[in-house]
Amino acid sequence: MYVTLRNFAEDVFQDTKPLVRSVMDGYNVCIFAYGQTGSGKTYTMSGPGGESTKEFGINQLALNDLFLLSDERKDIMSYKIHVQMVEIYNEQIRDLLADDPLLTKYPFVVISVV
Ligand SMILES: Nc1ncnc2c1ncn2[C@@H]1O[C@H](COP(=O)(O)OP(=O)(O)OP(=O)(O)O)[C@@H](O)[C@H]1O
Repeated sequence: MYVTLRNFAEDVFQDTKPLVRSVMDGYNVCIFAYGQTGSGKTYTMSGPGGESTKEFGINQLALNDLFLLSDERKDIMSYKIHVQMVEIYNEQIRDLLADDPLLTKYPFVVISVV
C-alpha cells in the first residue's frame, strides 16, 4: 500500500531536511535509498516526473532547498553546488547522470586490509 505522493515526499523530505541543510555548513551527507525491487526507491527520490513541485521527489526538493539557502546566504557565503547520482546494483556502481552509456560503470575497487 502506498500513501499519497504529496504527503509522502513532503514527509520524507521533512525528515531529511536538517541533514541536507548541514551540507551547507561543511558536513558530508549521503541520502541512501535502500529496499527490495519495486519498493519505491526511484519514485521516492525522483518523483513521478511532473513539472509541479507536488510531483517533486527528494532530489528536487533537496536541491530546491539548497539553492534557497544559498540565496539566503549570498551576502556572506558563496557556494558551488555539484551533483552526483550513482546506483549500486548487482555489485556494479553506475553513474546515473553520465551522457555516454559506456562511461556509466565505475570500476569496483576491492581494498584488502592486511
Ligand atoms: N509512493 C508511491 N505512490 C505511487 N506509486 C508508487 C509509489 N512508490 C512507488 N510507486 C510505483 O511503484 C512502482 C515501483 O517503484 P520504483 O520503480 O520506484 O521502485 P524501485 O525500488 O526503484 O525498484 P527497482 O529496485 O526495481 O529499481 C513504480 O511503478 C512506481 O510508480
